[in-house]
Amino acid sequence: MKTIGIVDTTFARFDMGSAAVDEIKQHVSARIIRITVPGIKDLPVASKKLIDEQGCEIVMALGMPGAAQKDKMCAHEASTGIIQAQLMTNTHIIEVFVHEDEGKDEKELAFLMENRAREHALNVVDLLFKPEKLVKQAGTGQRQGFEDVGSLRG
Ligand SMILES: Cc1nc2c(=O)[nH]c(=O)nc-2n(C[C@H](O)[C@H](O)[C@H](O)CO)c1C
Repeated sequence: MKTIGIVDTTFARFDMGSAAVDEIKQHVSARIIRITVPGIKDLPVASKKLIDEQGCEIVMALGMPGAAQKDKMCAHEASTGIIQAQLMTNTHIIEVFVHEDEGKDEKELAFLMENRAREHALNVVDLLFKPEKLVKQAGTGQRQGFEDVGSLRG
């Protein structure tokens, strides 16, 4: 059975990890290992440990960068770490960040956090089980959370 890692944060204002786990379970049978860390800068090592020590074949790293400038800096550092962890392990770590200022209000932010987590969970399922499905979607303007924008070729 394939193993999927889920890492999320306590800093986030919506339980993105549960949304991702629920979505995966609705589509495939896989072993899911979930951990939660304080904030986004803790995601890279947590993801790497899931791969190196727990045998995860793909990981979702979910978090919410805050709206302040220091949070945006923190998000950039976390992203860099996540990319480094992917290269060190030769394994996909799908970064699922929703910036707190992406939603115009709390309702839209919660909607976005849930939907982006769920839609990226489907990407993870496809990457692991049916990568040819993503090839069919190449260039189609997919977006996770808000509406897809579509292909320039209609
Ligand atoms: C400034 C800051 N901003 C965020 C953020 O926007 N989102 C988030 O999830 N975590 C933030 N953190 C916490 C760090 O990511 C981390 O948890 C601590 O520095 C402990 O390693 C910090 C320190």
